[in-house]
Amino acid sequence: MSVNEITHPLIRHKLSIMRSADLSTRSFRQLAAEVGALLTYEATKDMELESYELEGWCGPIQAERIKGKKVTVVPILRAGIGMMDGVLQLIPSARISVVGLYRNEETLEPVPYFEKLCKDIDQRLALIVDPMLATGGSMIATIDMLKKAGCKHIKTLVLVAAPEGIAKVVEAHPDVEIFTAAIDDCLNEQGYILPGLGDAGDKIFGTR
Ligand SMILES: O=P(O)(O)OC[C@H]1O[C@H](OP(=O)(O)OP(=O)(O)O)[C@H](O)[C@@H]1O
Ligand SMILES: O=c1cc[nH]c(=O)[nH]1
Ligand SMILES: [Mg+2]
Repeated sequence: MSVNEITHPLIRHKLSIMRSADLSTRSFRQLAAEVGALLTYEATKDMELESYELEGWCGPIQAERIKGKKVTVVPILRAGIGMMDGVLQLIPSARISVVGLYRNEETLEPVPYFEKLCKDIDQRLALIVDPMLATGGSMIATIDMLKKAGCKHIKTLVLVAAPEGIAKVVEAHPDVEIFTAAIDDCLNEQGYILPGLGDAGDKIFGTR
């Protein structure tokens, strides 16, 4: 299944608070990171393990560790930064690959302005983080970028997704798994998700 709506009670509770119109920047930012961590927990549950021998308190034991080159977190600027700390709480050694894109307010097309990917991205699982998957344009452009750089294993973590955007991403990149805290109703005429969160970038950076 490439689309996963994670309906854990903690996520539902936290995301509901985030929908409140008068929430402070500080609380919104903290909750974005917390839900980011919970989505990371879900999205990494199929990671492969390998066993190795460890010197325990009572002698050698068989222990386990994550196999292979591991993870790069890919925040989409700006708003993706708000979820990044949550991912890093669970995977502190992850490399960070930053992609900068903004949505043209009239055309709703993504405009790329920054790309700095980690070196060995072809050997890593990429976890793209962005609070909002609206028309899907920004996510598709980011996945295109990562694949062009050789990335083969990509998952996306979003707080809220619109059905229209999900359909576009699945059509363009059926191999990419989407993890979202909520699939909302639709987009409005300005391309904002309803009921959604409003402008997530402005809320995280306090630029409302
Ligand atoms: O699915 P889409 O229609 O492409 O829209 C979603 C994008 O829009 C928002 O970013 P925005 O362009 O507002 O930039 P910001 O994060 O710098 O505020 C959001 O964080 C996504 O990146
Ligand atoms: O609802 C939306 C859509 C795009 N970007 C946002 O920040 N919110
Ligand atoms: Mg914004």
